[in-house]
Parts: sequence; structure tokens; C-alpha cells
Amino acid sequence: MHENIEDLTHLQKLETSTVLQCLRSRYKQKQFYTWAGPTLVALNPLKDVPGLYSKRMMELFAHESFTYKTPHVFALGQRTLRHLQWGLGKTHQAIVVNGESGAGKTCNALYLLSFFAAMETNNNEVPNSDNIEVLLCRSNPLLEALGNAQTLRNENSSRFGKLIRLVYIGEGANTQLVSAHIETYLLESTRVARQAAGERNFHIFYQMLAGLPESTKAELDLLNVPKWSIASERDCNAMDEAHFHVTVAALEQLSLEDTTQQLWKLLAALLHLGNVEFVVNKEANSWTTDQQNHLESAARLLGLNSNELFQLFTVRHFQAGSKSPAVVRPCSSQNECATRRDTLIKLLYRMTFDTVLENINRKLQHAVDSTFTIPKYLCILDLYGFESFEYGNSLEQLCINYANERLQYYFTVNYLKEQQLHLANEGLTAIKLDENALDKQNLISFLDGPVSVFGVLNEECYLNRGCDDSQVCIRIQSSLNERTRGVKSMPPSPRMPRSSKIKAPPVEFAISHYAGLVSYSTVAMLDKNRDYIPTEMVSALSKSRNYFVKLLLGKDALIVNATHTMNGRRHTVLAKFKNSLDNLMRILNVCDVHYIRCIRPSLSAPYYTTSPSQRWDEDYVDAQLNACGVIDTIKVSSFGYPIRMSHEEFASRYKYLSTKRPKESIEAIEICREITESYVQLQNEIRVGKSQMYATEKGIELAERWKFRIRHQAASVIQRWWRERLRRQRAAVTLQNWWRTVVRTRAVNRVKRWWKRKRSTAQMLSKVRQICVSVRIVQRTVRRWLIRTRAIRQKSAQISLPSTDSVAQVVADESCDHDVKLQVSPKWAENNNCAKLTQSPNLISLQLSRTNFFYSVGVISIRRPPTVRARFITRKTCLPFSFIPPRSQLPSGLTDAYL
Ligand SMILES: Nc1ncnc2c1ncn2[C@@H]1O[C@H](COP(=O)(O)OP(=O)(O)OP(=O)(O)O)[C@@H](O)[C@H]1O
Repeated sequence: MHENIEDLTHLQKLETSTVLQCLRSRYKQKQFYTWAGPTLVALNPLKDVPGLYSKRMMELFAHESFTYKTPHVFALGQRTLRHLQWGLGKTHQAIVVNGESGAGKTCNALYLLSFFAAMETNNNEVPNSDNIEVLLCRSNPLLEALGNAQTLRNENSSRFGKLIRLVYIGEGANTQLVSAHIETYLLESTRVARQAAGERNFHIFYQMLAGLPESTKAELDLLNVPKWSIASERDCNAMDEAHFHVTVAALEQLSLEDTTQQLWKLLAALLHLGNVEFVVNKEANSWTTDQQNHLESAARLLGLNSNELFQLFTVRHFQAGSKSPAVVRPCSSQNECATRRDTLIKLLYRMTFDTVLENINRKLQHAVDSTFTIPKYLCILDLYGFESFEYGNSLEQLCINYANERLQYYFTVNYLKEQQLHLANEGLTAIKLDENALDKQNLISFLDGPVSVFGVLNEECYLNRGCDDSQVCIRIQSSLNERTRGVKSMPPSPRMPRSSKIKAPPVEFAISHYAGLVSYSTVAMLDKNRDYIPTEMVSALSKSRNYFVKLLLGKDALIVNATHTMNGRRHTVLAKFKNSLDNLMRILNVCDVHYIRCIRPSLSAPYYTTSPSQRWDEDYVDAQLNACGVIDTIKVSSFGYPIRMSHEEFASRYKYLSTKRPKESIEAIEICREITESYVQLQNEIRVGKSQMYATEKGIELAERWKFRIRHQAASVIQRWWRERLRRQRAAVTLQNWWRTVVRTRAVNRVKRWWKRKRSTAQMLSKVRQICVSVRIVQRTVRRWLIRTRAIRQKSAQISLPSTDSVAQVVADESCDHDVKLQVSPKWAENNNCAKLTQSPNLISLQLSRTNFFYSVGVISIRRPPTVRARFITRKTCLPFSFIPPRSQLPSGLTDAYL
């Protein structure tokens, strides 16, 4: 029934049982993530799930439309990144990952980090080895080696809280990761000197013992030692050697090679120090040791004198005032010596951890020019989860549970209560909250107020009046009972049951945390809180010949000075922790906080062996859901509006959704109303408040999707219009080209025709010219022939020339032309001199108008040019010839006659 519900707020019945049922069925189906409103519930698969965090998944979730639907750690990452990029809600964003130890906080925080790194690499295309995201991922194995350890609950438990602050600049898609900073909280440094049964020291010791080459081990005197009391070599596992190489590679990649050798030296010194035991010399009223070789080695590695080092552990220095001389006394017990030795071990380890972290931060830090760009922060907080052991909860658990209490309170008050009040003020549906949840506020003041657990512990440390553990316990119990009196929802802290037979003084007090009742032991609590570092220890270290030790101390000396109260007293561990948490809360206050609640399905199920259904422990999960406040979150989130923005911002962002044309005079709130009213689906998701807009994630998702669609459509219209315009332009150009071609073709044809005409006239003229030449040649030839012939005749034959009259007569007879007849009378001819005697005596030619007469040797020829036009036919051969019609077609008047 609840199998496919991806958001617990959509459950019909909002009860713990239905929530559990839904989560269990999803876990069986290997659906490890579920939304609880804006919060992500992450169930620990307890083993690697193929493909769940692959590159392909990252690409899928980087796509916008996936963000709301599918619950996944990448979906939350993408949502947070979008809030940061597009300025939805507050400028800065934070993701709080919490849950109990082994629930999967570190894994989820790392997956988030790798997702943000992948998003950056996508933006930059070519990943550069100096890029922040690359450096961040490289620094992780080093921090894990120094700060993680195997506990009863988790093989790789982070023994420090971590706030990774990613610094971005730019807007929208141009937002870019430019810098980062890692801040740590409460490193469990007691672990370095002592560990609970079945647990291990920090990984780095085992990695070093398994992975260091023999030559280096010999240099550090680490060979042939049967047992290391702070980190037994027998506890080394198969993976330590491989992890050693990863750690060394991380140190190299972060360019911390100089630190590497010093780091091995210092850690080896700590191993040797741990082996130093103390034996009392009653006669001399002093202390000696059987492990002189370890003491010598430690002193050599730390650059100290071995005697001076031993004195630090066995001799106390007292100083009544700043001017009075110090009084020197040997330590009263073996325990005291061991405590002083452990103090040095813890101090050196803590300083090493801080120095490595500082080096990493220096690498990650890039100067951001905030004059032009406002840096935006994306913080990932991976803080230890709520802890409660059956026995021996001490100062560490008190701090851890206090931090969780404050985070939960922040969520309850700053998120739930603030929402309730705010929405009521805005005239929107008010949220009904469980009043008990709000009363948790009182518990914080029970823990850190003036009359409180912290108050008593700090006061005893400052007064230093030699209060024993049970007296401290009684004081705490009475202060708690006094404070809880009259507060109904807060049951008085129960006294731990005492055995009726043994009337032992009380050393345990209990606090009813939001996640359950936890009993704390006051044994050694004051010492832990005091965290006393003898001044002679600091001054001895400052004289060390090892520059690395001096370097570490130089930093810590500053911290020591800075952590003194106004009265000149050193800050206690609790006071320092409270301060750092106050800072953390200040950071969270300026951020939009997103939550990942990690749930471990079973405490006892062995890894890799059981099926998902076997790994499910209903009571255990139920306790964690309550401890994380998931049920409260679901109730509030089902009618909460986590995203807020001003009317102006909303109107300018989503004005595209408005169906009316924008007018300048219209107010932003009116546009907002118009938008929310015109979309039915938005009415319950986005509300118009009196001072600002309220929206759910879903509402913004819908609005963004519609805005995107509208803009897409508008872009399509513009593109279509533009393409149409381009097409028209191209068509106009085509038409113009065609018309110009037509005009040019016509012009060319005209010129061609003109040229053709011109050429044919020229040809005709040349033909006429040729004809004329031919005619002249013929004439000349004929004339010559006539002259020659006449000459021959005159010479050889005795032929008398006919008289001019007879010729004229013949002409007149032969001629049909009356004019000619008239004209050609002998007299007329002679008178008009038209009959000429050529040079040849045998040739007479007579020229009349339009008619030529030739007479020679008895033959008379009358030639009259035809009245018709001569036709000339030209062929391609260009050989002109005149068309001479047959005689029958000759015009009358043209004859050849023989005399
Ligand atoms: N998403 C996951 N996929 C696969 N295995 C996981 C996942 N989350 C957690 N685990 C497994 O659970 C173990 C514990 O997870 P993790 O170290 O993240 O817990 P934690 O809450 O950080 O614990 P602690 O507070 O002690 O550091 C991991 O070593 C891993 O084997």
C-alpha cells in the first residue's frame, strides 16, 4: 500500500507505524532514499550498491526535472545547488547530515561532495589538479586516516565533527566554486592514549605500522617491539597497508611531502611514549621506568632530553602566584604519571591533526575578491550522531549529545516554531506543533545555562577545590532537579538505581534527551573538562630541537593564550565546545538549512551477509526516527512553506506566468496574486503572504517548469519569426536576382540584335563593294577586249564603220522606248554628243538615259539596267553571288542583238 510513496508527507495516515511500514517496504526494494518533505531520509544499505552513485546517476540528477521526484542524495545536492545559484531563499545554503554512529553520515557527505565536484568539473570541462573540488576529494583520505577509527559500531567511525564550507561566486549557471574551508569539532583525542575494548586507535597508527618500509621503521626504532600499548600491531587489518599508500599519495598530492617524514617521526614518538610505564622508587621517593629504550627513542624523535622528558611525567610544578618561585613535587601515584604522559600524547596528536588540517585549508583557500562578487557559502555539516552507551557515557558523549540537542532545537525552534508564528502573522494556515517539542528548549538551558550541568562542571574546574566524582554528581543532580521542578513536560532527572547492599556514592546522573534517556558517569569528568596542560610541559616542548614540534607548539601557544577567560583562567573543554557550537549556529542562522537524516536499519546485522529484510530492526529504526525528529519533520513539512521570497523577487522571476500584459503601475503583490490564482495547481503550493511569498519545493518546481516551458515557447516563436524574416529576405534577394537577370538578358539580346544587324549591313556593303569591283574588272576587261578587237579589225579587215545615222536608226528600230527613238536621231546624237567614238575605231558606244548602246564589229548591244532591285543572297560561305534571272524573266527593253 505504501510501497511506492517517495515522500512520507504523502502518507494518508501520518503515524510512526505507517512511516515505518513505508520505509521497510522501500528498504526491501532497495530504495534507500525517501523524502520527508524537504528532508531526505537515508537508509544505510550497509554495503555498496552498484550504480547507486555512478557518474551516470550524477548526470541524471544534474538534470533539473529530476530534483523533485526521485529521492536521492544527489537530488538534494542538486536542489541545494540550484537554491544557491538562483538565489532561492537565503543567500547561503547548508546541508546538515545527522544520524547515529554508523548510520551513513560520512558516506552521504562524501557522495554530496563528489556530486558538487562533478558539477564543477562539468562546468570547467577539463579538471585541473589545482581545482578546489579535486583538492577537496584528495584531502579526504588524509583526514580519515588521522580522524577516523574503528569502534564497536562502525569500522570507519569519524571521531570528529566536520563542517566543509564551499565558497562560490557568480550567478545562475555561471556560479563557480572558488574556495573551500574545513572546520572540525571536538576531535576525540582521548582515543589516542586509550581505547575501549574491541575498538582501535586512529587508523594512521595501523597504516604506519603496516605500510612503512623496514628502513624507515629502523630509523624510527619501530622494529622488534613486541607490543605497542596504544596501538597494537596485532589489530592491523588487511586493508591498512593499502590505505597507507592512499594516505601517502594524498600527502604528496597536497604537496605536504615535508610534513610526511615529520608526521611518521611524531607518531612513532607517540607510540614509544605510550609504552613508557612508571615504577616507584620508594627509597629515593622518585619514579623510574623499565622502558628506558622507549623513553630514549621518544626523546630522540621529539628532539628532547630523555631525563627532562621523564621529569615532565613524574614531577609536578606548583606556583602560588606569578612572582613566587615554583615548588617541585614528585607525582603521588602511578596514575598521575600516566595521566601526565597521556596529556602529552593527546596534546601532540591534537596539534598534529590541527597542523595537517591547517595545511589542507591553506591549499583549499583561494583569495576571493569580495569587492566585485559576493561569495556564497554551501556548507556540509557532518556532525557525530546521538550517542548513548549502556555504561561509561562520559564528557565526550555529553558534548556530542549536547551538539545534537542544539541542532534538533535549532530545527524545532528555528524551523518549526518560526514557521508556525510566521505563517500565522502572514494570515496563512498556522501549523499546530507538539508543545513538548518546543519545551526541549529548556533542556538546552539545563545543559549550558548558568545553573546547569556545564555550569557545575566548569565551576568545579575553575575553583579547583578538589571535589571528587560523586560530589560533582550530586551537585549536578540537585541542579537538574531544581531546574526541572515545575516544568511538566520535563521529568526530573531520575537518580540511577543504587544497589541496596552496597551504599556506593553516586557517580552517575541522567538526562532525558529528545532522543532518549542517557546516563552519564562523572568519573574523571572534571579532569577531562579541565584538559590541564602543565606549563612546564609547554616550555619543555618549546625548547625541542625538532623544528616540527616547535612549529606545532607555536600554534598551540597562541591557542592556549586565546582560550583564557577574562579572569585569566583557561577555558574548559565544555566552554570551548559551547563557543564553537555558538559559531556553528551563527553560520546556520544565515543559511537555508537542508537535512539528511541517516538511519541505520540494524545495529547487530553483520555486513554483507544478511538480506535487506533480515537487516531491518523495527524498534531500532523507530528509536532513530524519533531521535532525528523525522516524524515532527513530516508533520510540519506537510503544511510548511520552506521557500520564501519577496513579492518583487517572485514577480520578477515568474512574471512570464502572468496571463495579463505587464503594466508599470501594477504592484508586485498583485502580479503574485494573479499568478497564483490563474494556476490551480499552484494555489496550495505557493501562498501570497502580507510581507512575502511562501512556497513549497513542489510549488517552486512547478513554477520553474512552467516558466521554462513559457520561455521555451516564446523562444520558439521568436526563432520562427526570425527564420520567417530570413526566408523572406532570401526570397526577396532571389526575386531581385531573377529580375536583374531578366533585365540584363533583354539588354544583351538587344545589343546582340543590333550587332547582328550591323554585321549583316557590313556584309552586304562588302558584297556590294565586291560586286562593284567585279563589275569594274569586267568592264575593264571588256573594254580592253573591245579595244584590242577593234584594233585588230581596223588593221586587218576592210570594214567601214556604219554611219552614225545608221546606228541611230538601228537603235531606234530596236528600241521599244519611244523616248529613245525620239532621242536617238543622228542629229540629236551628234549634237548632244551622246554617241561617242571610243578610242577603238571599231567600237561605238552610245549613252542614253538608263540605256547603254554598244556597237562593235557589227554587233550592237543594248543594255538597260533592270528596274527591279537586285537581290543578293548570302550564304554562310560568304561567297556572294548575284542572282541573275533567266532571260525569259528579264524585263522588257533588255535584249542582246546581233547585227
Ligand atoms: N550509502 C551507502 N552505501 C553503501 N554503504 C554505506 C552507505 N552508507 C553507509 N554505508 C556503510 O555503513 C558504514 C558506516 O557509514 P558511515 O561511516 O558513513 O557512518 P557514520 O554515520 O559517518 O558513522 P560515524 O558517526 O561513526 O562516523 C560504512 O562504512 C559503509 O560500509
